[in-house]
Amino acid sequence: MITVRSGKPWGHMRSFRKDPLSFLQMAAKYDDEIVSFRLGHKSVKLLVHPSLVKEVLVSKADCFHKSKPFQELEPLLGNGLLLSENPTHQKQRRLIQPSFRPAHIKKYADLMAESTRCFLQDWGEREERWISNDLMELTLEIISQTMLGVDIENGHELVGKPLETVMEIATKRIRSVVRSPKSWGTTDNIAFKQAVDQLDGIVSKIIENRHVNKSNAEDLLGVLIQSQETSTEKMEVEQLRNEVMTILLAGHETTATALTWTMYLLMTNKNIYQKVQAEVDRLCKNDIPAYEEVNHLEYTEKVLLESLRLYPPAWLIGRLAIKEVMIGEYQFKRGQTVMISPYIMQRNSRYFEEPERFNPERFVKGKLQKVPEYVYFPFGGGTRVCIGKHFAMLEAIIVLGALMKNFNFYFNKESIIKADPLITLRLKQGLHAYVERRK
Ligand code: HEM
Repeated sequence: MITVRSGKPWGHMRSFRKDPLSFLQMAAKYDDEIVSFRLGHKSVKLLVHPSLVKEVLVSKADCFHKSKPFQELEPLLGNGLLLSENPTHQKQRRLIQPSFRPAHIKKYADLMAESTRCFLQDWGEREERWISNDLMELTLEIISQTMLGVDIENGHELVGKPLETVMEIATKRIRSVVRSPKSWGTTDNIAFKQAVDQLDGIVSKIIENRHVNKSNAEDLLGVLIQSQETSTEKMEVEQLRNEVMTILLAGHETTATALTWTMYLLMTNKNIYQKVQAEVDRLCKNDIPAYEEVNHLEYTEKVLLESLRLYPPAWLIGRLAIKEVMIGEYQFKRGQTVMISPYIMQRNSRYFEEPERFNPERFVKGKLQKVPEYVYFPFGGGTRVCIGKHFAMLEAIIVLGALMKNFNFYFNKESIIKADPLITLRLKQGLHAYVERRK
């Protein structure tokens, strides 16, 4: 383990706030196991060895909680699946998991395809589009249809925008040395509260409507409500709200971001773009890939996996030691903050030849060759592994396949593309492209 010293009272906070990706990449070069540094008064350990990552995420996961910064989202997500700790987490995960089993997800494929078909119908013959925004809208529609059985009219305005406000303000707070109490009437605090209230209103309406009209009882909302009605340990109303909010946020934002990066990578790598389009043209009978066709779109899957390597939306996973624990040969005290970054690990030249190059051929049958476990983990790992992993991959293949089958995309070379590591790894000004309907 090496300690990187700054000599400043605020430690490395300034460099971290200014450009966290470059800062972490620089830090990771000091050592191949653990790099220790200070952010404000807090000591942070960045893990850069896969076996240590595995210990924290898997074998010693019960010695850790989610780290504090994530709790900035607490007013929005409460103790929903993403933020809760045991015993609530275990109980809720058991309840929600069946809705995500691969066999169960099959039936969502038709809904995903139908939402995508309707969405793309409105696109013109030739126009410039704000692709990142489009993908947010589409993935929001898909998650609301599949998991909650609703079509949120004007979803981007009503849900997408307030979610964006919450994420931006939460990121600002995470990066500040001094945070004002949430009760203070600052502009950000007011905007944050208004956004959460707006989202609360929508989620309450979705739940109320379902209580009145008991259709679609088999989707996730149905499962949650049913458990509320029949379980001996009744789920609180608040818990139901938190789970719905969590699924709404976690279930669309990351997938939209992954798809946006993939479109950027494809438009700037024409050979790879053409191979994806050729595969989709050859294997998909209709305009939108059908469930049975998805498994055959091997090259399209490789492209998505490689895009998740270079631009993992969940670029930073944080943990807090809740008791003293040995990680490798190192003793972590209770209260130690630990950072694990898929972005840093997945670009490590120790494991990848030409790590910065977009090369989907690194993957064979959905797996990386000759790379140890926990070097590549865009969906996390252990008991907190992404519950929507299979759902997200299915959705991403269907949406990407549909985009490629129906349109040609041209990158506007004037666009400035820069990664923006908010809570998820976005593109700083989104992604714009010229889009032309294929004949
Ligand atoms: C490309 C898309 C996605 C990526 C890259 C992604 C990534 C992740 C990662 C890395 C975690 C673990 C975070 C941690 O350990 O602190 C996670 C957790 C989670 N994800 Fe995803 N995710 C994606 C899509 C989805 C989708 C589509 C859903 C829901 C439909 C979803 C729901 C969740 C939930 C509820 C958790 C918390 C699980 C728990 O703690 O038990 N995610 N995701």
